[in-house]
This record gives sequence, C-alpha cells and structure tokens, in this order.
Amino acid sequence: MKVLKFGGTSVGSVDSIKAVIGIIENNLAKEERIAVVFSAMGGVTNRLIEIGKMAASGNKEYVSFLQVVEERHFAVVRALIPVKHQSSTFAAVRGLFNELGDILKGVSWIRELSDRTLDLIMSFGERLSTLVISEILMGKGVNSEFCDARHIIHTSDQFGMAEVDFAVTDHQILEHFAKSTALQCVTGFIASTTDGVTTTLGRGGSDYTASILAAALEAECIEIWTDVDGMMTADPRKVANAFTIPSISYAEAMELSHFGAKVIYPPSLQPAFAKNITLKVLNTFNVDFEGTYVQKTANGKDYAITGISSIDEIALVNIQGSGMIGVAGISGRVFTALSFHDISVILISQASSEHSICFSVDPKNAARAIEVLENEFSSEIELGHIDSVGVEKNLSIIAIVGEGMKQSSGVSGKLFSVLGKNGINVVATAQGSSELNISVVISKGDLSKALNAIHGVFFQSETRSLNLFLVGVGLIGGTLLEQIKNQTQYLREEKLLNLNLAGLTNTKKMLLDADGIKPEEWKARIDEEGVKTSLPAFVQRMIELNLPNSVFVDCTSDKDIVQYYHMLLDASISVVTPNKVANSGSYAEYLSLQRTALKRGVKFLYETNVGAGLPIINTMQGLMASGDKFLKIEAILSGTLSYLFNSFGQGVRFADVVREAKEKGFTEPDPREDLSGADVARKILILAREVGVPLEPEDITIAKILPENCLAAKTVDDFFDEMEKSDAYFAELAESAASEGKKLRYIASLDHGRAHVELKAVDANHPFYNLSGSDNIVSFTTERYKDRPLVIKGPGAGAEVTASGVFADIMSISSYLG
Ligand SMILES: NC(=O)c1ccc[n+]([C@@H]2O[C@H](COP(=O)([O-])OP(=O)(O)OC[C@H]3O[C@@H](n4cnc5c(N)ncnc54)[C@H](O)[C@@H]3O)[C@@H](O)[C@H]2O)c1
Ligand SMILES: N[C@@H](CCO)C(=O)O
Ligand code: NA
Repeated sequence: MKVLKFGGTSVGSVDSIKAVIGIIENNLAKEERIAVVFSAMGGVTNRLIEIGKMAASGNKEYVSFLQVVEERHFAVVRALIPVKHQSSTFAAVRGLFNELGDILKGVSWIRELSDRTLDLIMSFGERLSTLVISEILMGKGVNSEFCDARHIIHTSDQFGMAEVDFAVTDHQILEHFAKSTALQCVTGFIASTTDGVTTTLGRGGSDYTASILAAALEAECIEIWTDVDGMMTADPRKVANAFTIPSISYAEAMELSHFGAKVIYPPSLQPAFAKNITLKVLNTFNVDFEGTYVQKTANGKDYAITGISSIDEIALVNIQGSGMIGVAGISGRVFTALSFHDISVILISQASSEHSICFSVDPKNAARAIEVLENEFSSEIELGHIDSVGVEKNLSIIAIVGEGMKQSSGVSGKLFSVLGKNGINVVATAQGSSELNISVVISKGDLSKALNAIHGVFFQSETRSLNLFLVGVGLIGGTLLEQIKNQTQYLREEKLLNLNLAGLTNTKKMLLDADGIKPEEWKARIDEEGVKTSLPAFVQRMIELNLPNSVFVDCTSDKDIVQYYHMLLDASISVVTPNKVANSGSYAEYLSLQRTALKRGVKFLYETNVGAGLPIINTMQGLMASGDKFLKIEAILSGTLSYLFNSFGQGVRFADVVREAKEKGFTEPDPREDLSGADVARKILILAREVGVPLEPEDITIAKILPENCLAAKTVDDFFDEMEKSDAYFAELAESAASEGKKLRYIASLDHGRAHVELKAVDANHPFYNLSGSDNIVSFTTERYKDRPLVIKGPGAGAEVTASGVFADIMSISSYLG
C-alpha cells in the first residue's frame, strides 16, 4: 500500500491535473494498491478565507470572488471530462457552490465568522478538488471513489487545528478501506467531530491526512507530490548551486523545516514517522526525478552536513546584568513569562559566564517580549541587578543541519572560518547537544552572501564561485581575460571552480552583473549595457552587491585607485594587482594596507609588482615567515631595461629598441617611468619593505640612464624625439662597455638597510652578465642562503607572464577561501 498526496500546485491547473492523472495511472498500471489525497486547488483555501471575511464584514463583492473560484473548477471539468459525462459533474460542483453560497449568505447576515464556520467554509476547497479529480478518473475508466475524510477522520472541536482521535480514526479508516477495492480519492486537511461538525487539521493538513491514512493502513510509503525537486540543500531562490538532497533522516528534515524549508511540514508526518514509513518528496512537474527519501536513518552521506536553512528576519533580545550570575531561576522566569504571553522563542544562547541570556523571536513579537521581561524583572532592574533589556533587529538566522556532524570535528570550524573570511560578523550562535544543528545569527544584509559561501564550502563537489571585479582592460587586463576565457572549462571541470566575472570597467564604461559576464562577451556587453565609468560608483556597487568570495583586480597604473583598496579590504574583499602605486607610496600606507587585509582576513596580493610572474614576493614572504633574515638583495628588476641593454648595440638605434620594448608590452604605459629608473626604484622599495626595512620613496638613490633633454620631455612623443637626438650618447654608452667585453646592467640593491639603483658595466664573471630578452634576476643573500645566494631568474615583463602572475594570485585566493 502506498499513499500519494498531491499539493495545491499539483492540482492547481488543467495541465497540472493532467500530470497528476498520469502519475496515478502509472501507479495503477504497476498494479500497486494506492490511495490518493488531494489539497484544494492552489490558492483556493486562502481565497475562501478572504471571501468568508468579506462576507462577515458585509462586503457583497464576495459573490463575484466566489464566482471566480467556481469558474476555475468548471474550467477543469470542461477540459478534462468527456462532454457526455460533464453534466453530472457540473451538477455536483454547482451543488457544492450553492451550499457554500448559502453558508456565506448566513455569515453576511449575522456578520460573524467563527472558527467553526471558517473550518466549514475552508472544507469546500478539498471537497471540490477531490470530487472533480475523482470524476475525471472515473471518466477515464478508473474504478475510483470520492472519499470525504470527514467520515473517517474524527477530531476534537478545536477548530482551525483539531486534534485527531486516533483510536476511533484508525478503526474507521481500516473499516472504510476494507469495504471497497475502488481507488479512494480522499480529501486532505479536513475532518469532523464525532457529532459530524466539520473541522480542519491546521498547517500541513493534507500531509497529515496522508500520514494518518498511511499509519492506519500500515503503508510502506507516502509520496508527497509537489512542485519542486524534493528537499534541497538550501533555498534555491537564494543559492543557485543548491541541489536535491537524495536521502535525509526524519530528524534532519524536522530541523531543516523548522528553519524555513517549506517543502514538507514534518510535525504533520509524525504518525508516519512513528511507524517508520518511508516518505518520498517528488515533483509533479518532473516525474522522472528521484526526489528526496525521508527515512528514520538516511542512506550514506556524501557531505558533512545535509542542508542549510535560514529564517530571513528575526529579532534578538538580550537580558543581562551582574545580578544574574549564579542565581537560579532567572532563565526559568524569562521563558515562563514569554510562554505565558504566547511568544515563541526561535533560538536561545547563554554564555557560561551567566552574565547574559539572549534569544531570538519573530520581530513582530520583539516589543512585546521586552515589555514582558521588563515587567517580570522590574524589581531587579530597579535594584540594578539586571540592566535594561535590549533588542537588536534586522538579523537573520542560518542553520546548518546534519546527523553527519555528530562527533565529527571541524564542522563548526569550517562554518565560522568561511563566515570570517567573508567578513560576516556572527552576532550569536547556538548548538544543541544533539549536534544536529548549528545556528548563527548574522546581519540580514549578509544573508545571501553567507548562505552562498557556506553552501560553497560544505558542498565542495558542487562548483564554487569566485567573484571577480576587474578594473582596467588594457594590455594586462585584456590578456588576463583571454587567459580566464581559455581556462574556464578546465577550472570548472577539474577544480570545481567558477570564475565569475561580476564587474568590469575601462576608462569609458563600466558594467556590473552578479550573474557574470562571459569573458568572450565583455566587449559587446560593456558597449551595449555599460554605463559611464565612475570608480567610486563601481566600488560602492561592488560593496552593496555583497557577493561572497569577491576579488577586486586592479590592472591599471592609476594613481588614484589606491584610496579604494582600504575601503575594499575593509569590506572583506580581496585585492589583486600588478599596479605598484599602492605599495610604493608612503611606508605608512603600505603598512596600513597589510594590516587591514590581516585584520579582515582577506588577501592583498601583488606578486606581479616585481618581476611580473616570477615568484619573487611569494618567495620572500615565505622566507620571512619561516624566520630567515635577509642580508643583501641584488637584482635586475626592469624587463624593459634588460631588453634594451640586451638588444641595442652596433647599428641599432636606442629609440627604436625602446619602441620595440613598448610594442612587446614590456614597458609601463608611460615608458618614461622605465627609462627614468622610477619603475626600478619602486620595485626595490617594495622588496625592502617586504623584508622589514621601512624605506620611503625618497630614500632610494637612482643613477640616471638618460641625458637631461630626454628626462625633460613633456610627452611620450617628445620623449622619443629627444631619444633620437641623443643617439650618439647612447651609442657611446654601449661601445665603451663592449670594448671592455662588458655588458650594461641596471642593478638595484639593498644592503645594510640602504637601497640604490645604479648602471654598471659587468664582465662575463658577473652572475648578471648572462641575461637575454626581458630577463629579470634577483639574488637573495640570507642567513640560510649565505654561501650561495638564492637566485630567481626569467622573463620579468610582458603581457602573458604578467597576466598569468595575476591569475596565479587569484587562484591562491580561491584556495585560501577553500
Ligand atoms: N606590462 C608589464 O609587463 C607589466 C608587468 C608588471 C606589472 N605591470 C603593471 O600592470 C598595470 C597595467 O599595465 P598595462 O600594460 O596593462 O597598461 P595599459 O595602459 O595597457 O592598461 C591599463 C588600462 O587601465 C585603464 N585605466 C586606467 N585608469 C583607469 C580607471 N581609473 N578606471 C578604469 N580603467 C582605467 C586604461 O584605460 C588602460 O586601458 C600597470 O600598473 C603596470 O605597471 C605591467
Ligand atoms: N615595465 C615593467 C613591467 C614589469 O613590472 C618592466 O619593464 O619591468
Ligand atoms: Na613577481
């Protein structure tokens, strides 16, 4: 025996009823013995309540509202019952509406709507839907019978939420089902007293009907047919990656639905649970989908938790005072007073200091809760033993639920760590000793971010997202987008990582889209949908979006952008950049960025500030963290200058090689920065700071490469003109080095806390002699690398290597976020 229950959406329209009939016929074809329970057509119960209230208030418009409800039922009859059988069904439906019309007329006369009358009015919803569907089945030749549950389920006269008399009910169900072999189409939700007065079963009433039947008939299974794919790991409207939980225990289902998962209402399934009857939650609109099995114990688990659920809005009430410490009975009084005033408490937390108790309630009860407690403790408040009672609003609760967390360590660690890494403050927390549920109270504005971030870490085999916001789509930014485009599939398939480009701006236009901008479409989309660029607006919008795992990527050389780094890091958004401006300003600024990132638990990464993609800064940070001491740094840090000195010589003009370097993407957007030595000076400054030497920009001495006329050039074009004029000067430089068998090298060094940059001619014995192309080289002499220095060498400029260094920083944030 199997009991099938179809909810309001499943019987809400002609098409959905067709699907329902198909499901029933399938089951009958398998020669399964089944019983079916129906809710009222979707929305009808609420409509009937409204109509009843209108009638009671003397509003005659209820008549036309009722006609609309009637027409919905007629439409189903017309569509699904063969014409020659329609008239008897129409007559029966009309008969019910006449009866309901009379009742409502009475209500409008006496202007009173008791709970008892309301139950009677509501009962028409299920009576109508079930009658019509049983007629449709009969029209299709199915041997079926309409069963008015008021004849078999008997209850107390607590209208609105009547209590079932199981002794009588079970007996009547068995007797009724023994009488006939026809398929029973049973009205959900409704029952009656032993005197035959109509009652209803309260929230989840039709599930309750199915459960009562299944328990009495000792069914193997109840199928709850609804409009979603079973119970999900999280609310799919809030978490796009949520997926169906294949198997869940009764206890877990209880916990999840207490915290807002509305697919089933477990208290109404208690009779079935008590008899270990399996429950399946299935989708009428996706018949072949497996759905969710709800059983006493769930089948093997793939994840540490089973699901996440939340209550969007709660208020947190806090009562505290030194007079509470060690005093018995305070919490008893708190909760007795609340229960006396019918205020339901959602979560309770008390720290072991006993100094305060906090609990959360529905916000609409918050003011009353305070009043109740201030009354209860008025004398303690007066004596100062209890401070006044406080309330905090605009909060949400998130609960992670699962039997898997019992006696397994690390679950709460993971929860709090992902919240921390996303800058989400936990206001209160509670975990019962059943270890089935850990609840956290957070700010309402962080709810969506928190749900997505938590879902990401606990359901890892589902793809996680990293949200990127890119500023500057020039050489490096553009190349980065190209690299991301080419890696998207690999990252998704192999690393289960979705790089979601959520925002993009160039100097003209900007575009933000939380759902992502495909890298291959960015140009077209920014053209069509972009709005005028405004960096403050971009940053503000990003912060407002409040997406989890957000990373700001600055691929400009903009000097003013840096002011936003603080704001971003402070909002727990990581920053990745090849732009050296932030780290080469004042030391105080450098330090404060480092501190802010640390404080907020996010990352500020800038590996490409020095040597492009070469692992220079990471290596230094690793050595520093592990306690090595830097004694000396010597380095060639300009890809552009390296290329120049490797390429120009006999017959090659200096200005032409600079042009080549620019074309190859080695130079700064303004090549004067490279040739003036400024770029190298910034880099050695950054390296000095990385090893704890607090230098300021003016502390670096820079030897000039260029003659005065070049340095004085006002524009980049003038600059090239001046270099052409200075050809003889450069030729002389190159020849004098070559004549001694030497090569020119622009070497930066840090020694005994002093940094300088100088132009040297080095011979073949010098370790920096053998370089080619845009090679950089750094040589670290440290306490651990004393006899032979640690050397890192390779191409230190260019679009591909720089963009891939930026990409690597982004990837390291993704692994940090887990
Ligand atoms: N080229 C290299 O080898 C290399 C290596 C390491 C680091 N870097 C650094 O990478 C950064 C980018 O270099 P690039 O070669 O791509 O420069 P680029 O001039 O090609 O690109 C920068 C882009 O940013 C845009 N931009 C500037 N300010 C902006 C703002 N406020 N809002 C939006 N867009 C803005 C510009 O219009 C330009 O399109 C620089 O900081 C550079 O120092 C470059
Ligand atoms: N312009 C820089 C790019 C790398 O920072 C260089 O030439 O080295
Ligand atoms: Na680097």
